[in-house]
Amino acid sequence: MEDLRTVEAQIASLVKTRDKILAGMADENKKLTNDSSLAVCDGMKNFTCVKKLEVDKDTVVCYQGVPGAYSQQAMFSFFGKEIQNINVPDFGDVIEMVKNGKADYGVLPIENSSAGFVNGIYDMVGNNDVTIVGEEEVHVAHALMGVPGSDLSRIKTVYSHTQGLLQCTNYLSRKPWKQCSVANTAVAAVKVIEEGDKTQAAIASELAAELYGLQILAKDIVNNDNNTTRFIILSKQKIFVEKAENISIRFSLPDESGTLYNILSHINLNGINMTSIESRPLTGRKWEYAFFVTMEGSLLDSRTRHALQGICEDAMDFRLIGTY
Ligand SMILES: O=C(O)C(=O)C[C@]1(C(=O)O)C=C[C@@H](O)C=C1
Repeated sequence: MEDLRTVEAQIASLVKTRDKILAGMADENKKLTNDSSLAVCDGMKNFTCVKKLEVDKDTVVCYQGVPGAYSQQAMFSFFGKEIQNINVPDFGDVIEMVKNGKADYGVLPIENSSAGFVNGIYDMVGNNDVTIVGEEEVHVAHALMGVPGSDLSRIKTVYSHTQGLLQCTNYLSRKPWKQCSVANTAVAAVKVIEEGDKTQAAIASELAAELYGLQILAKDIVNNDNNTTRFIILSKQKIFVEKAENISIRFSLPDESGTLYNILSHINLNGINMTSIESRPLTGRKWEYAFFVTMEGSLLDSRTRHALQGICEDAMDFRLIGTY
């Protein structure tokens, strides 16, 4: 019994020592990321580690579209239903509201599990001084809706966001309807109810149908049952939460053999998992591209910083666009 107690005491003391060392390492790492002289390049300077994002009763969040939009759902899931919010017509307006301080955070859709990246979002985020500080996934189960009293046989035109139409191609390919893309799925729902035309339908959420008094004509019309859209949370502050485990970067490369291979080897050789890559044409530079890469990792981890340092040194226009 005595022996057991001694062993337990020794274990407790070892655990204490281990925790002390780990805490020391974390502090050291925090200093490294906040010390701009040690930031590996300009594109990584001045990021500050925070325990959690600052959110209180005065916090304002901006999303694109109108109530009933999936962006609004993403906002509520991330910040809670009580959050003060404003909505704007275009994705670019969300960035402007964050940049000019009218909103503390912005919410934008970035990628859908079946239709791919949302066109133009990476360009906007990459070219503006905003930082990705969080992300939220929303399960997207679209419905087809029309004005009360309409039915499927009457429909001639269907409205939705381009992504909404792309996510329902299997269903739509069997219908001879004209497809029109509008700014947002919920905007499509508003258009249909306001115009009161029984030949029009919208593809949007069931929540939007309920909100605007539309009649559901068909449920769950998406190509894949697990259709999910990933939304990003933007801030104009260069911050990241301590627990962040994803890193998004932007860089460009000269049109030379092996350059992308070389860059990606920094990720591979440091044992880091890359989760997505998107290339976008560089305006004014024919056949040259900006790359947006997301990988698992933390700025507080030296292997991740090592990989980023390699990429910084070998690529052009490097920018850390967020860690979340
Ligand atoms: O937020 C909305 O409702 C939108 O219309 C935007 C958007 C998108 O751009 O991906 C959001 C989620 C769905 O994937 C479909 C459309």
